[in-house]
Order: sequence, then C-alpha cells, then structure tokens
Amino acid sequence: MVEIDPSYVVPEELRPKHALNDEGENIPLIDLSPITNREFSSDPKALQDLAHKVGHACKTWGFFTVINHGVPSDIRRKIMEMSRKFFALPLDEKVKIRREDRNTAGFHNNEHSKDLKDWKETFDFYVNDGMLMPASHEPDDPEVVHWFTPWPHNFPEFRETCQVYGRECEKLFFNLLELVSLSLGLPPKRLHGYFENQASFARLNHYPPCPVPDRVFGTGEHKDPSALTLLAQEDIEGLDVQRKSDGAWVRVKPVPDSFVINVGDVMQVWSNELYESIEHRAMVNPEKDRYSIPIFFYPSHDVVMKPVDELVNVQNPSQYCEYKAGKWLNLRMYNNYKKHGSYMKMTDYKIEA
Ligand SMILES: O=C(O)CCC(=O)C(=O)O
Ligand SMILES: [Fe+2]
Repeated sequence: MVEIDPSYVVPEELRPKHALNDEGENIPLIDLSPITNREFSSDPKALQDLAHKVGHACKTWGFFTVINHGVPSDIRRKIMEMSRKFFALPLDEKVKIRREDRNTAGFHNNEHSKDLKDWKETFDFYVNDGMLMPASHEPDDPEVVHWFTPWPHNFPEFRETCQVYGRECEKLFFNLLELVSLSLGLPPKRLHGYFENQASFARLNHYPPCPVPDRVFGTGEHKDPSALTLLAQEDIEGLDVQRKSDGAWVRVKPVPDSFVINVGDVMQVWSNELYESIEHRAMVNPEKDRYSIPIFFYPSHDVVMKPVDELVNVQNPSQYCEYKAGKWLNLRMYNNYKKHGSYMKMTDYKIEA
C-alpha cells in the first residue's frame, strides 16, 4: 500500500462515502439569460419565473448551477490559467506570501477542515482589498484593522486578473442576490446595502493528484460562511453535495462555463432558515490536478446578522442570536486555524427553542 503523510489520512470511521452521480434531475440547472440578455426589469414575468426557480433550488438543494450568467468566458479562462501558473511556482516563492493567523489571504498548503489536513494548496484574495475587519473575535474589542492580500511579487498579470475576475463575479452575485431576495418576497435590492464594505474573498484551490484518493479529502465536509458562494470548476469533477432529502452525497457534474451557486450560513440566518447552508466537500483523484475557484460573498464587518425583519413574525420567531458579521468570520477563521475541534457552525448561534 502507498504511504502518505498520516496528517492527511481520514480515520476509518470518517472515510468519505462514495457519491452518487448527479444524473441531471438532481442539482437544478438554471439559465440566467432572461437577466443577462436584457434589462433586468424589462420583463417582470420572466424575472418572477427565474426568482421562483432560484427560490425552489435554494429550498430543496441549497445548490444550483447557472449558465448564461454574464461573466465573460475569457476572463474565467484567464484566471484558471493564472491559477495554474501561480501553483507551478517553486514552494519557496509561494511561502513568501503565506497567509497569517486571522487574515487568511495569501498562500496556504495546510488547510484544515474538521482537524484533518486537506489534500490541496490555496491562494485567497479579497474582492475589496484593504477592507476593514475587527482586530479580534472578542465581542467587546472595538478595534478594527485593514486586511490586505499579499500578492506575489513580479507577477502583475496574476493580480490584475484576480481583481478583474472579482469585479465580474460581483456583478453576477448582485444579480443572484436580487433573485434570492425576490424569491423570499423581499424588494429586489433589500439585501444589497449589507455589502457596501463587503468582506468577500475568493480562493484559488489546487488539488494535486493523490495516490490514495479514497483516504483523503481535497476539502473536508463543511458549510460555507458566506451569504452566497459562486464556484468555478473545470471538467475535472470532484465537488460533492449532501442531498437534503436523504443525506446522500451527490457528485456535481461539471457543466462547461457554468458556476455552481450555494447558499451559505449568512443567508441561512437572513432567511430565518427558509434556506439552509448545505454540507459539501471536494474529492481528489489519482491522476489529474484539479483546480476550482469559489468566491465567498460576505457582508460588511459591522452588519448585525439576524433574520430580516420581514421574515420574522409570531408564527416564525427569529431563530438566531444577533452577531456582528465581522466578529463571526474572525471567530471562524481563528478556530479553523488553531485547529480547535470541528469548524464553527452557524447553528451554535441558534436561539434555544
Ligand atoms: O473545490 C471545490 O469544488 C469545492 C471547494 C469548497 O467547497 C470551498 O473551498 O469552500
Ligand atoms: Fe465550500
């Protein structure tokens, strides 16, 4: 048997169960051309239909794939190319821009999900570089600091491409946010203000081939902290999603030039659990390098997270304690990094029934 570094090996009882193939009738595929091909408001019926599809996908799966989304394919191809080039740099170059304790931007090859090392290397960058974040997760500490991305030296094309890609995905994100808001019966721009000084970040993931793919996770089973995540993957599959109806793991079939969208923890709170953040993971394979790029759209640090008022009433009381968005992200990063038990969950902030 091939031996690998034991810190990657998943204990027998937690070994990933094989995922079912997504045969098309599973994770919803949504064509966004009604909003990308014309003015958003020009056809209210098409818009409502689309919002309905998005709402149904959020409720039943928490995941859906979008096509005709408006993000130019050449920009997407370009960032995948830059990602390959970056990870092909010598390790001693990459570690010069290694991520620090809380400020997670930069290179990392030691990612833990639930106390295990993930079989991957990553580079994180902020969509709004230099954004404000709380200095610590302590609720009473008022200090805020700027978080910057440590960009690789002498590689301006990499930085430019990442920044342009972030801006393009942001447009798609705001379109999706309108659809999600409409699907919840809210005004289309009801949630936009929460992203004025957004703490969103993108992650380039590189999963090298693994001789024992059934004994490791590329990215361990987890939920995203975001409001929504937009994930670009290529034709090498590996993303598995836990089906809400029966808990089975389902492999997401890569659709060319699509994005996989998922509901994150913040949306779960805003929607007072009408929509749930769903567990997912990435698996690796024995022969091929796999690259993926999630962007986690996250609100401004000073936004107080709680279910939106319109969705709370006597029949549906708020299920969550109020918590500052930046404090929560900071706490989750801190706990992940320090390897304190399993990762932070939004459900830790549920109001006891
Ligand atoms: O690589 C993938 O397909 C998924 C990665 C992921 O879920 C994450 O980085 O949060
Ligand atoms: Fe994720």
